[in-house]
Amino acid sequence: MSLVVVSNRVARGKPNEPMTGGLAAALLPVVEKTGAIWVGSSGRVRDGSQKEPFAEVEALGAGALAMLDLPAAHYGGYYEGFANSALWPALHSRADLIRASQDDYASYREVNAFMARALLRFRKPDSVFWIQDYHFLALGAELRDLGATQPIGFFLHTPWPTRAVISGVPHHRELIEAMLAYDLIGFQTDEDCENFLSYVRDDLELAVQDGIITSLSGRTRAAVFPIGIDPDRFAQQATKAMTHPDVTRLRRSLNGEKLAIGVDRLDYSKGLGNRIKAFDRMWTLHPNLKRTVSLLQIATPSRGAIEAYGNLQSEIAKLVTDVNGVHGEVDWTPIRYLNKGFGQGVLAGLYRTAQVGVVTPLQDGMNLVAKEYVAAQHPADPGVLVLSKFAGAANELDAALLVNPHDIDGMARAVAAALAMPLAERRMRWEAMMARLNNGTIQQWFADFIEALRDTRNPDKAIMPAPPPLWPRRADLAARYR
Ligand SMILES: O=P(O)(O)OC[C@H]1O[C@H](O[C@H]2O[C@H](CO)[C@@H](O)[C@H](O)[C@H]2O)[C@H](O)[C@@H](O)[C@@H]1O
Ligand SMILES: O=c1ccn([C@@H]2O[C@H](COP(=O)(O)OP(=O)(O)O)[C@@H](O)[C@H]2O)c(=O)[nH]1
Repeated sequence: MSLVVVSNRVARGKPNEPMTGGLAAALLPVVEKTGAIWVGSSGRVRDGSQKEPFAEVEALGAGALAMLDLPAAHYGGYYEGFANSALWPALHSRADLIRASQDDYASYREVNAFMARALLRFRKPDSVFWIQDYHFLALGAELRDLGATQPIGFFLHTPWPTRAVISGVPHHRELIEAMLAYDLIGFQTDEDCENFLSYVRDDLELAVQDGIITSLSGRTRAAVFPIGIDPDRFAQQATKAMTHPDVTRLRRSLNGEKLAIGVDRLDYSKGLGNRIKAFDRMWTLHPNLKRTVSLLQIATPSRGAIEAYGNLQSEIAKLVTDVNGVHGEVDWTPIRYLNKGFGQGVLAGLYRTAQVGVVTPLQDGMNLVAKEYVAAQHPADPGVLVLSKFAGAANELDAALLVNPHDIDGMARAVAAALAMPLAERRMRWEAMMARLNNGTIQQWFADFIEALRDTRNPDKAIMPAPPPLWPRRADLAARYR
């Protein structure tokens, strides 16, 4: 079997570079080991005159990485537009932030169709396709239109919201019907899977039994595959990182003071505003914790061309300045706020240095930072994870201090409790969480999904009997979706 993995964001095999998001971070080590070919966006665009999609292909461990230049006329409407201004807010239950135009939708469909044509180049008779995330909800259907009869799986890295919220996305029905071209659809949590199935049952009025949906496209199985990390690798990286200059400088600067750490993309789903307000509240309620604990918040810039993200960047920067202005002293800065990324080799050492990991998203598909923080702790003196109950990770890491990210006082109390927690309790909670991480590694996630995809394959998915010639000229999709 030859595996073709597809995602918008890909990662080059450079361990010392910061990762942009958990999807790329998670897939990199498994693609390197399994010998899959990983196809995604190069981040560059090209005009429409190209006869064939242009891909730069390079080796990636035992596998390969193919980075495609996406069509210039459609990239913005696809990535910043429909994917991240309509789907992303809806998937994170922020219907108020949905912005979508017909042109954006047409561009999204164009890029899905373009990716399908490009994938034919990497297809072999024994290929299996595994499509990642909300950027490509319709890619399976486009592949079927081009005659692909191979098994096609799809994994959603984000949450899936309730029927009412997803119905706020223009063309939701058409998109969800297109998803039924997949043989297997994977979700992070039971709740995501159940929300999806309830739309399929109640809005599409399709039969669902034991997670199997029967439609005109054949059978599609929906199931849960919580994504994991490689805990051993993080533990090793953490030990090694303690002598890294960034980590030793941080430790020296703390002067015995305790540290809490947050590591997030600057995204409204991550709950950064409430987190900073919770620290403000904690220092107000417990002035003895001033100079005793500070917060290191790494907030890596993300999707800055989108208005909601630009606004967030200014809002969080102002909040940090206000809190530092109120609680800071000539020789003490309460919040160290960094708008840059670190390689995971350094990040692991920063996690280990911090006595508290604060992961408080309002909604999050999984949140790998939560898992990485736990894996990076020293077994003899582990830190405490304060985790939002709305992160997918909370299902497995229920031995963390679970918080409601809308309850600022509650979060302030949880951080104070984490700082005061006795060693015996810290170790007990950490061991329970490590057992869950070791049970659901990234390697296991990958293997489980592929095995389920093989098992769920049904031959009635082929829509066209024979594959068309490579790079067929298609009808003008933009016109089709207007
Ligand atoms: O590619 P970007 O637009 O820069 O965004 C980064 C990634 O963000 C999202 O990550 C998700 O995947 C993680 C791993 O499963 C999960 O832990 C997290 O909760 C999700 O938010 C997005 O889904 C990816 O497609 C992006 O690449
Ligand atoms: O400076 C940074 C910040 C984050 N990350 C990585 O980015 C990923 C973030 O994934 P998560 O699931 O927490 O959130 P996402 O950004 O995907 O929504 C994690 O693997 C982090 O180790 C990184 O390599 N360097």
